[in-house]
Amino acid sequence: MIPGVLTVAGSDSGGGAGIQADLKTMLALGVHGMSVITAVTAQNSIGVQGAWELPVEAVRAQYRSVVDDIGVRAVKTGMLSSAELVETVAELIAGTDAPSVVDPVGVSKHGDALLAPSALDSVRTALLPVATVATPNLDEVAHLTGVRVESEDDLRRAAEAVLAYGPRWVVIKGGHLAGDAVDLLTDGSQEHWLRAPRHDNRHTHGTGCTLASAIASQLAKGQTVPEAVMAAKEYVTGAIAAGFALGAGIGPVHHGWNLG
Ligand SMILES: Nc1ncnc2c1ncn2[C@@H]1O[C@H](COP(=O)(O)OP(=O)(O)O)[C@@H](O)[C@H]1O
Ligand SMILES: Cc1ncc(COP(=O)(O)O)c(N)n1
Repeated sequence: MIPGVLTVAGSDSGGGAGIQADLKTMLALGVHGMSVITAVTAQNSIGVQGAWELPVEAVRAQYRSVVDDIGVRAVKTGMLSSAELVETVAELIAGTDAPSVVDPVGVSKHGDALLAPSALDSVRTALLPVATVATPNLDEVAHLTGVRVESEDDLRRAAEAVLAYGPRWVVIKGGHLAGDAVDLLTDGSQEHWLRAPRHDNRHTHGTGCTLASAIASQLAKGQTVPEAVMAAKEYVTGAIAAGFALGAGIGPVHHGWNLG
């Protein structure tokens, strides 16, 4: 049976990040992707030109339609836009018997806001506590915990600060540091350092969405969290290496790089 995976995220009209990146990743990793759209963005390689949230009832209804009939083996969250949506999604996840991967999306690669500043507290107190795996990047770590990561040595302190909010595991993504692309996965007792060569490639639109969806896909196939994160890191590294120019700005990673 092909396992079902649900993404709860925003739509990226340019197809590089958000729901579109998530569903492409799921196809490439052999699971059945399903979606709950939280917001629609007018977005391309240059920036986010507009964003519109969906009503809470629309998010709730999409989630119930999928989970109650089809069922899910893993859930991934991305852009949640507002405090109200963050709290709604946290409550829905808490009532679902499946692992969850929470990517606490704050801003796009172009620097455009995808989460209201007033929603940060709900991410800390409602969403992170129900996450099986949280995957913040360094900007998100700074906003959520106040810890500023300037080198690999700071990653452990950042992980501890995020774990204090209650996710079972955290992946601190060091993608924005110089040097190798190093991420730290830990549950507070085990540590796994994920190191990949940095690809000198500006086409990194959607890397975070892709990593989180890949983790959810591998969990749905029955892997443990460390196995899933290692496989996901390999997949995103390949996708970045094959990233390509599209539009005048930051192009997308290549989600189908592993399909031949
Ligand atoms: N230039 C790069 N070369 C190789 N891996 C990268 C590069 N940039 C980011 N990564 C990796 O991509 C994944 C997503 O990280 P990041 O880009 O920091 O996330 P986000 O999209 O949330 O900002 C991480 O595993 C990170 O190490
Ligand atoms: C709808 C949506 N969700 C998430 C991201 C973050 O992706 P990135 O950090 O790679 O721009 C995005 N740009 N758009």
